Amino acid sequence: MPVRLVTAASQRLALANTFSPHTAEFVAAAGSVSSIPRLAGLPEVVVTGRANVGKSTLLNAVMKRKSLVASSKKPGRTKTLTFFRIGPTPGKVVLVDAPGYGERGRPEWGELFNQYLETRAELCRVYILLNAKHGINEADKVMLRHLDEKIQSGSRWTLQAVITKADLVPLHRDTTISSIKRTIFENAPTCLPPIVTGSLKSTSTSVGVNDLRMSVMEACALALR
Ligand SMILES: Nc1nc2c(ncn2[C@@H]2O[C@H](COP(=O)(O)OP(=O)(O)OP(=O)(O)O)[C@@H](O)[C@H]2O)c(=O)[nH]1
Ligand SMILES: [Mg+2]
Repeated sequence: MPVRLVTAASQRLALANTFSPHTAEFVAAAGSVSSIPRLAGLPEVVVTGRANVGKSTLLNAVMKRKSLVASSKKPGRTKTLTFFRIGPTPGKVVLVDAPGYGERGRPEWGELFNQYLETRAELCRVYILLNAKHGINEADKVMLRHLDEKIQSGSRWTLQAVITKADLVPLHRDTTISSIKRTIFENAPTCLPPIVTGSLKSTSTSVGVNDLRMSVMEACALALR
């Protein structure tokens, strides 16, 4: 069989194995740095973004689970760093949900997130989620610049943006997304190309979730193990 086909088939298998709903499990919720779990050095990724941007919903979609991660219509639902382990041994990966920042965030959540970024040796990538409908506000710009500065000064992890709720901007979708991308790169030139997601309430209509799964595999260097 040609090498390209073998590669594509192994990638599909690795994706299906890693993101199986049967292996996804809740590990711990940490409200302080001292309660962050030690997870034997498993590669880890974290989501951040304004409250209500869709962080928890996206993690459920990525793990092919409906409600493993608690989500809500009301902003401020996630109040801890919440750790989930996915995939079969030895290819396990850790996904981390985080409280939101901005108007509906709390200073102590911001401090916890920052301390986590500074200390977590296993962290491979930070995903910053930005709402397609609401666009990028000052709090987002501050966070983008903050993360970019950390990368420029030598962080262990990389940064990628995820534009969420693209289904809510059906008109002018392309111009809206192009404008958000421009603002992302103006504030965080080190940011990897944004992934666009939307319609996550239904698996049959959702977009961008597989792109995020592939990105997690690549970030954790699991692509073709
Ligand atoms: N239309 C649409 N709604 C979405 C999408 N993703 C999430 N939502 C909705 O957005 C709301 C907030 O989702 P959450 O996942 O709880 O958001 P969060 O960022 O985790 O919020 P906090 O934990 O409060 O910071 C929920 O009502 C979700 O159903 C999407 O792709 N499209
Ligand atoms: Mg949440």
